[in-house]
Amino acid sequence: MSIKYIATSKLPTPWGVFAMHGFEDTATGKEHVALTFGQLDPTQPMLGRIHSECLTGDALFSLRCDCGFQLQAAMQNVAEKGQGFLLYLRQEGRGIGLLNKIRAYELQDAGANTVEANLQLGFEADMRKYDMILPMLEKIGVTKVRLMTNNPRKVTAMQDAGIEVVERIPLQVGKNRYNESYLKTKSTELGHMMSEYHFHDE
Ligand SMILES: Nc1nc2c(ncn2[C@@H]2O[C@H](COP(=O)(O)OP(=O)(O)OP(=O)(O)O)[C@@H](O)[C@H]2O)c(=O)[nH]1
Ligand SMILES: [Zn+2]
Repeated sequence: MSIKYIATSKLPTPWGVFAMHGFEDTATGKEHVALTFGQLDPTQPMLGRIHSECLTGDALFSLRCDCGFQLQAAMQNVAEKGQGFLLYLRQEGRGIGLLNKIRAYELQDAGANTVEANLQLGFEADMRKYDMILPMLEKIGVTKVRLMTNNPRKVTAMQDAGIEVVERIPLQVGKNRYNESYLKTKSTELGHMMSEYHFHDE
């Protein structure tokens, strides 16, 4: 496996002090991060999230998607629980990278939806791989999870990696007028479970 653990430090946040564990994927050069909160017990199901990088949503306050809202809600939920984890995976733009995501946004500004834009650029709708999660979870001591996600592919990816998903917890936050059709496309074309959202033309 090409995932190499590098170092651990404290990460103070508005919700509490996390521990931040850095990993290097020596095959791709990608630098991934695992956050943990509290003392993790590998025998217990752990509240957590697998979060894919979204520079625009996570760091630049974009309202085009729900990523930043989900990131904050997940970190807050984990801190309130007193125990849990978040894997921050550097697979920007569902794996196509930042500049290609901006190309995809350009096509979306001209009328394509999020899936059509990827396809027009010659990519699959979702290019993410999840082979880094098992070594990362092994290192931080997680074997069973209560996973905060609306994405059934993440649940399958975890199960395929041998991690027991004891529960899927919906994470439906941040809907606004700029991301409503994006969220709807995720629900109708990418299979996301968005039951708590109601879309305008339904
Ligand atoms: N190609 C592309 N990627 C996007 C677009 N909008 C957001 N993304 C990326 O989609 C990914 C969303 O990842 P996550 O927050 O883990 O969410 P998810 O896989 O939809 O599943 P949840 O766990 O339900 O949030 C990030 O990598 C974003 O950069 C878009 O319009 N096009
Ligand atoms: Zn996003």
